[in-house]
Amino acid sequence: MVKGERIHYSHRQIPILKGVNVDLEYGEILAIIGPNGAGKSTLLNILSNELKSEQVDFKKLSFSNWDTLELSRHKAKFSQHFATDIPLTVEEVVIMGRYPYFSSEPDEADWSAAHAAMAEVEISELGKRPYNHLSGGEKQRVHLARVLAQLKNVIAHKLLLLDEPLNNLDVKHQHLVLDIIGKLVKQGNSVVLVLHDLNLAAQYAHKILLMKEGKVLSVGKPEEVMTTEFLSAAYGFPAQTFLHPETGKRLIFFGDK
Ligand SMILES: Nc1ncnc2c1ncn2[C@@H]1O[C@H](COP(=O)(O)OP(=O)(O)OP(=O)(O)O)[C@@H](O)[C@H]1O
Repeated sequence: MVKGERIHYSHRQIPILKGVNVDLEYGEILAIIGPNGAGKSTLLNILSNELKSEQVDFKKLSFSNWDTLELSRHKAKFSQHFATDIPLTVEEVVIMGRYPYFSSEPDEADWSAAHAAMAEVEISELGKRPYNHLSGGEKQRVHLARVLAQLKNVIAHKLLLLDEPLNNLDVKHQHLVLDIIGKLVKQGNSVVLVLHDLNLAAQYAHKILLMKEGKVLSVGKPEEVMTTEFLSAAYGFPAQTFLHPETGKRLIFFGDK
């Protein structure tokens, strides 16, 4: 679905990404992890075409060959840098996700997509409330509903990119969002997300890409990447890994005590 080969990116001649390879299949969740400043958000911006790179293909076509409107029906991105002050109601913010589908007014299908997305992230009852009155976690779910509404269409193999989507969310809503992602990929869509919570990454992602200083330190299945050696080296802090007694998935603990 998305293939990037030897992605390089510099800002004012300072290299940020130094030859990163990414290969995302249909129906796959890829979690990008790594310490602060490793280049995770920059890589996500390149994979979403917010930063331009000729080294990335989306569905076997360079982004520059895609029609912009068509592309916005195939992929959507959630970013942490959403506006905290928007003088609109919650449902008016969510309906923005339908801009690729209507020119003047949203129709019934647009509203039904928006309302379905709001129900998924459990904000239906907030629909008429002013967005500005919501808590941080509620605002975050409004924007998640907006990007989910954007991808409600009959196109096969859509791509959802999420930059730290679980920040501000309580445990239940973190798992709610990860379950929504799980359902999306079961339908053949793909998800790339930047996560700081390594245990959630190990629990839900099919593939992990561990970054350090603009390079890929390791990529593969959680059990291949989330080893004591790789994690300690990436984060510069002693890591211990265990296996969940029932699921066999990795559990990660930092510290040497
Ligand atoms: N627009 C920019 N101008 C200057 N430097 C930038 C810019 N964007 C990114 N960088 C630098 O590139 C490096 C990688 O940044 P990036 O945001 O991709 O890291 P990250 O892994 O997502 O970090 P974090 O976990 O802290 O969010 C950092 O050193 C950052 O300062």
